[in-house]
Amino acid sequence: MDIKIIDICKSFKGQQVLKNLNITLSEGKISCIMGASGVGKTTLAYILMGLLKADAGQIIGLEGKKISAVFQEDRLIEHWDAIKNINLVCHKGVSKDEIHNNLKEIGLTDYEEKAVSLLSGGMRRRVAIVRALLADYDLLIMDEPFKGLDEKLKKQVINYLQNKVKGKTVIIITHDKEEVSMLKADLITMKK
Ligand SMILES: Nc1ncnc2c1ncn2[C@@H]1O[C@H](COP(=O)(O)OP(=O)(O)OP(=O)(O)O)[C@@H](O)[C@H]1O
Repeated sequence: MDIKIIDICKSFKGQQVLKNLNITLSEGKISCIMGASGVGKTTLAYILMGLLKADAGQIIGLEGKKISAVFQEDRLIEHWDAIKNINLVCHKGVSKDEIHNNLKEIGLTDYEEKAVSLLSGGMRRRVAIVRALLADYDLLIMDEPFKGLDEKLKKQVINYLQNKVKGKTVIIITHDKEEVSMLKADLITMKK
């Protein structure tokens, strides 16, 4: 079932951020959401995740859907290593070998037995991405997931993502049109 965002409104202390927003997100496809800074992309992501409540409007098609997320921040447990961070949210039946293999697939090495606080920004981002993808989910929401990755790594991570999310509904917030075409995603542009 597609996700239908209907007439969603959201204000913060009298400042209206979302005004009668209407968007349809196709089931089983990748949709990229673009729009100027401050237009309310993250606010919409939080409403979809149930972390913020809309002031008005409705969302159809989320019922019973399990959501996995890559937030704008990595949100890792800093003193834990990558495997332990990922293992915490993995769906049952994912072995440590499988986690290692996933990390290897996106070029992550030299992370073992190190607190994630000691890893580079691009390494941490990839840990957050693998964590989201190995969780049990129907809907994946990613807020600027490729931030901090160089061009080569970005391509590698996008290939990995495309293979992993086949048939799932994915929402990716981005500022980069090239990412949209690499992902062969539907493009949704949010305007003030
Ligand atoms: N919890 C909050 N309290 C008050 N204002 C907020 C809150 N969250 C967001 N805002 C405001 O809502 C507006 C939209 O923010 P949001 O983060 O959703 O934008 P965005 O489109 O994701 O921007 P960016 O591309 O820069 O990440 C901004 O003006 C922001 O200051």
